[in-house]
Amino acid sequence: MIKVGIVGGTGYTGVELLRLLTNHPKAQVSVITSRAESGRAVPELFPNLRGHYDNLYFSAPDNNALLACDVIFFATPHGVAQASAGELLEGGAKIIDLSADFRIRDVALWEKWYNQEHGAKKWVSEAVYGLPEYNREAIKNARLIACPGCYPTAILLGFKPLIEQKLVDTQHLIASAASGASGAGRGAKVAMLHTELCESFKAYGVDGHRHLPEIEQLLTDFSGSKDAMTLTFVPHLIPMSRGIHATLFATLKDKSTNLQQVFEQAYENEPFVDVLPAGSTAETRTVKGTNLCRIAVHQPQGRDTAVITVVEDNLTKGSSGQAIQNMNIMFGLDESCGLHFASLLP
Ligand SMILES: NC(=O)C1=CN([C@@H]2O[C@H](COP(=O)(O)OP(=O)(O)OC[C@H]3O[C@@H](n4cnc5c(N)ncnc54)[C@H](OP(=O)(O)O)[C@@H]3O)[C@@H](O)[C@H]2O)C=CC1
Ligand SMILES: CC(=O)N[C@@H](CCC(=O)OP(=O)(O)O)C(=O)O
Repeated sequence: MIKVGIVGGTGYTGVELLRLLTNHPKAQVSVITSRAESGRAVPELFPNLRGHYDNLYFSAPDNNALLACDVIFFATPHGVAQASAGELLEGGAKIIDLSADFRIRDVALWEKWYNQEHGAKKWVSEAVYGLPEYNREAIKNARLIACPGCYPTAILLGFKPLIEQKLVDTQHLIASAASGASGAGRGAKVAMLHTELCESFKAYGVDGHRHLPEIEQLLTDFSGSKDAMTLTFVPHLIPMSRGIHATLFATLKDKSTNLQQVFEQAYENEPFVDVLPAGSTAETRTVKGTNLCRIAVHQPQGRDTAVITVVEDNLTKGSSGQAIQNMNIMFGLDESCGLHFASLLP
């Protein structure tokens, strides 16, 4: 059994790790941290987990206890993993960080977007960006995984075949994406109150969202070119609990390209990317609670704009499910181990 430690067990991604791991035959949670809820049993806070973790108690983060685990997930706000990653890695740990701490290779760029000094500069180059559909080989031998952000996962998987196969104009990429409220975490915020959210829909971060440099870094990697890609990224907040819907626009170099075939071939062996049949609609409810990213390919009126719609659950393929997918790859397990879930309907 893989002994799992989770730092930040009371947040939405931490609790989602707990939920998903109830279904994992080869991993067991042995340490789960919370500073605020230390000493309390997991089901006391999360009754949905009664019967699964009745003897598991939250404890304050302690590197010695974490070092006794085979893998440590950081499900914490950015800045936290940085503070202890060095000591843990030097102690032989394998770390899967769900936060943004190690996603951006250019430390100065990270510091600009996150408005703080990076706390573990020397470990940034060690980190492997944990998008299995792009980095599977590197993930196998990694000891520090930077799990992709929720918006980046959907947007990158939607653009990847178009960029890698050089099918589109890479200077005018556009992504309009909407996230459910759990994307903002479990901490109380006025903007996330039901009364503020419900029956309303808004864009935010239009002038600059911290996921932009992360997405552009990977789009540039996909292109195999040194010329930086530019993306217009507009995130939105939508009144639902879970889910991301991204609509991507790109101008085709050749409008006779068979886009449906391009996507089907690109993802034919991917366990967690489902290219829908031509003419389908990608709906968030079809991926709720699953580790799937579903993609619908469109080319309206056969003109030169590709419109790709992508859905995922921000708490599974967008974070905790993808983190477990990374763990499976790191430990030589079947990548899908413990990650087969049908979506919740309605
Ligand atoms: N929510 C989402 O959809 C996604 C989130 N992410 C990223 O994953 C990370 C976790 O997100 P989410 O679960 O939403 O966050 P939450 O705000 O819901 O939870 C944060 C957790 O971290 C703990 N924590 C906070 N500060 C510290 C600290 N200084 N040291 C140790 N533990 C701390 C909290 O517990 P306590 O304070 O009691 O210790 C809590 O358990 C974030 O970096 C987020 O950006 C990535 C993709 C999607
Ligand atoms: C709805 C909402 O607020 N979403 C968050 C992004 C989700 C996230 O957690 O992003 P990281 O993994 O990079 O931290 C936001 O826009 O900041």
